[in-house]
Amino acid sequence: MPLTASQIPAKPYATLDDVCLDRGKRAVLREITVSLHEHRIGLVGLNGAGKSTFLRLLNGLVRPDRGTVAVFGHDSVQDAKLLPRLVGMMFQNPDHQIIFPTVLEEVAFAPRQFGASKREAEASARQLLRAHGCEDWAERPVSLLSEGQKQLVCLLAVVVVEPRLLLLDEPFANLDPALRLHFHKLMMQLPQKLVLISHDLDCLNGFDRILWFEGGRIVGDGSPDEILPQFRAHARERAAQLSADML
Ligand SMILES: Nc1ncnc2c1ncn2[C@@H]1O[C@H](COP(=O)(O)OP(=O)(O)OP(=O)(O)O)[C@@H](O)[C@H]1O
Repeated sequence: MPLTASQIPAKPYATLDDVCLDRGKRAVLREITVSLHEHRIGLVGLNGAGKSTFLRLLNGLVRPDRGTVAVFGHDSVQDAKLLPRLVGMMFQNPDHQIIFPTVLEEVAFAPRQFGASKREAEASARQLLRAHGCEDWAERPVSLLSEGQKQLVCLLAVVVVEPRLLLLDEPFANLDPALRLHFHKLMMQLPQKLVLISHDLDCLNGFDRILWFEGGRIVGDGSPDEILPQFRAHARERAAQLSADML
């Protein structure tokens, strides 16, 4: 029987083929073969499972030791220079991302990098800040913002140039309940493809696919309904083990 339109898988925006990556003697990622085509993909796994490293492969920040990574058809090593225009990344720690003293300068940086005049870049930045109810942050020193506010600035500094793929490393950490809800709503509305790491599993409701990492491998791959209960059970088991070890 022919497939209906909704059954035909979309073209993948990222394809990893037999990717392995070591750091020193440690195997950080092992034999990862996966294609990503869903709108919103969540990455889960216990600490040190390899999630952030996987995300960094997708924007060419780290190179595989073996295998290949293609993003929008571009090899992440050969065509690394093309990726910053296509892929935006928000880091786990805002202090690893923010480089300018004021909010306006930070949000206007990427448009400037991609050829906008100072005036155009600042206009785009102000417009985005206004759209998120933080226009009055523009002239503020970033160092005086709270951690959650810094996270929002980091997200806006990435979104402002409308990359086709967004990589977000724990964007919900440090957010108060109001900002968390705002972020979640925003995630669900963004037109970009999204690959997001979160330890807050409730924030992954409504996502199209979950990849569960364990020891540098993908050990679960499916819908949130399928994977999250399994991962929660695994986390509970691990917690019980840790508690037992303390006795
Ligand atoms: N540059 C590096 N040098 C040495 N080891 C590294 C390096 N980068 C990552 N690792 C190791 O690789 C493993 C996977 O790290 P990664 O940050 O990808 O895990 P993660 O799943 O994102 O963890 P977390 O949930 O704690 O952020 C960890 O054991 C980490 O110590």
